[in-house]
Amino acid sequence: MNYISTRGGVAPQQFSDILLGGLMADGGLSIPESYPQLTQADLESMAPLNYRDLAFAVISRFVDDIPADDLKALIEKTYTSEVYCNGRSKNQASHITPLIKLDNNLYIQELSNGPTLAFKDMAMQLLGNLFEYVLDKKGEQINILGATSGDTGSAAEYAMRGKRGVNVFMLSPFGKMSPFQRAQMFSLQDENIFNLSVHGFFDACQDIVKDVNKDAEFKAKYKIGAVNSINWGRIVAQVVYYFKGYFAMILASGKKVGDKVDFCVPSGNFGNICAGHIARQMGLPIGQLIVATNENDVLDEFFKTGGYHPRGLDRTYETTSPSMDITKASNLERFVFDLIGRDAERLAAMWKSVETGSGFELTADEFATMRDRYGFKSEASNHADRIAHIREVFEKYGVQVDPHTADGFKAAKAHRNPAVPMVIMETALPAKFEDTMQEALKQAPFRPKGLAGLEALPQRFDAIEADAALIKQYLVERIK
Ligand SMILES: Cc1ncc(COP(=O)(O)O)c(C=O)c1O
Ligand SMILES: N[C@@H](CCOP(=O)(O)O)C(=O)O
Repeated sequence: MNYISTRGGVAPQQFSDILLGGLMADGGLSIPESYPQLTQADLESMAPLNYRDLAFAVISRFVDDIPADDLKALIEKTYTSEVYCNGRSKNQASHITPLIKLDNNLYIQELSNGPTLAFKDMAMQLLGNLFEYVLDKKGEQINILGATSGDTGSAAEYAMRGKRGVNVFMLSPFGKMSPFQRAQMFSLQDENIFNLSVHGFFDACQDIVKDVNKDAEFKAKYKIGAVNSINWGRIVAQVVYYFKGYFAMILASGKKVGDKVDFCVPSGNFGNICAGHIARQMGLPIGQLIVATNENDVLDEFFKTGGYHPRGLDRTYETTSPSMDITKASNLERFVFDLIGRDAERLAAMWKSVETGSGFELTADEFATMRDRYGFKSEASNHADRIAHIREVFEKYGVQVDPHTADGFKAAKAHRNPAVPMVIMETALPAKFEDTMQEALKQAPFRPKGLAGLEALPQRFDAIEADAALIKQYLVERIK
C-alpha cells in the first residue's frame, strides 16, 4: 500500500518509511492512497476474532512491506493480558479493551489498561515493537521528538525505554500536567529518555516538533522521528479498537453485524476519533462519531459551525481535563482532506491559514456532509460539568471515570439515541487525576497495584524555553 501526503508535495511512500519519517517532508500528514474496503462477509468473519487476530486482520490491510508472519508476531507480542493488565477486572484482561455496561445500549470501552493507564498505550506499545523491528532490518537508529499534554509522553517512554537504536526527547508543558502524569514521565531514569519541560502550552510543544521536522537537513542528519498521532502508525493501531468495540457492542446489545453503533470520543489532537473515521471509511457500520471537548472547544466550534479557528494564548485554558488542553488539532487535517475530496492543493492552503493563526470555513455543502454523511457531532464541557458527570456515573452505575471520560459521558448523553448502541471511549484511568476525582467523589480513585508511591520517586527533567533553536541545540548535544 502506498501512502501520500495530505499536502500533495511528496512522492508515495511505503509503510516502513512513513513509520520512521513521521511528518511528511512537505509538512503534511501521511494517509493511504485509498482505504481498504470490507464487505459484509469480511465483517462477519472478523466479529468472533480475539484482539490479536482482529489487530492483524485490520493492520495487515495497511502494511505490505513487512512479511505477514513477522507482523503477526509483533502484534502477538504486543496485545497480551500481561501488558494490558491494569483494568478494573483481572478476568477481563484477555479482552484487552473490555466493555463496561452503564445502561441499555450505553457502554464504556476500556482503552486505558496498559502500562501508563491511558489509551495511548493501545498504539504506542505496538509502535515500540514496530520501530525496533524496522530499525533492525534497516540497520538504522531514530531520535524521537515528541510533544505531550500528559499521556503520549509517558506511553511513548514506557514503550521505548531500553529499545535498541531509539532515543526519546519529549516536550511537555511546564507545570500543566497532573502530579501523577509528571511522576510517570519524570521518574524514568533510562539513558535513552530525555524529558524537556517547556514554558508554554502543548500547542507550543507541538509547533516545535513540526518546525524541527520541517528542517529537512536537520531531520535527515539527526534521524528525527515522531510518536505523536501525526505518525500514521499510531492511527492504524487505534483503528483496531473501534472494530473490537463495535463487535463487542453488537454482541452485548443483541444486534447483528451491519447495524449501526455510535461512538463518543474525548478529543484534543483528534487522533483517537480520526481512527474511528478511518474505521468507518473501511466499512465498519458506525453511526455517529461524537467529539467531546473541554473548555478548549475549538473542535466543538468546528463541528457546530464549520469554522476552524485555532486559538491564541488569550483563549487557551488550563483545565481539569488537561490532556485535552489543545487548540490546534493535528489530525483534523487527515479528516478534512477526505471531506474536501482529497484536494491537496486546497488542503495545503487551508492549513497554511491554520498555521498563521486565522483558520478556515467549510462551504455549506461540506458542513452538511460532515454531519450527515460522516456522522460527526460534538459537545464541550467545563469544570462544573466534569465534576457533575464523574459523580453521576459513580452514583448511578458505580463506575469511577476519569475527567476526560466524564467529558465524553456528557457528550454521549447529549447525542444519544436510546435505540442505537453507544460506546464511550475511556481515554485514561481516574488514578491519573487524583485531585479532580477527590473533589468529585470525596475519595481517592482506584490505583493499580505497583503504582503506589509513584509521586515520591526521584524525578529527572530539564526546563527549557519554547524555542525550536534551543531545542535543536539540546538534541545535538545529546545525540551520539
Ligand atoms: C486522557 C486523554 N483523553 C483524551 C485525549 C484526546 O485524544 P486525541 O488527542 O487523540 O483527540 C488525550 C490526548 O490526546 C488524552 O490523553
Ligand atoms: N493528549 C496528548 C497530546 C498528544 O496527542 P497525540 O495523540 O497526538 O500524541 C497527550 O496526552 O500527550
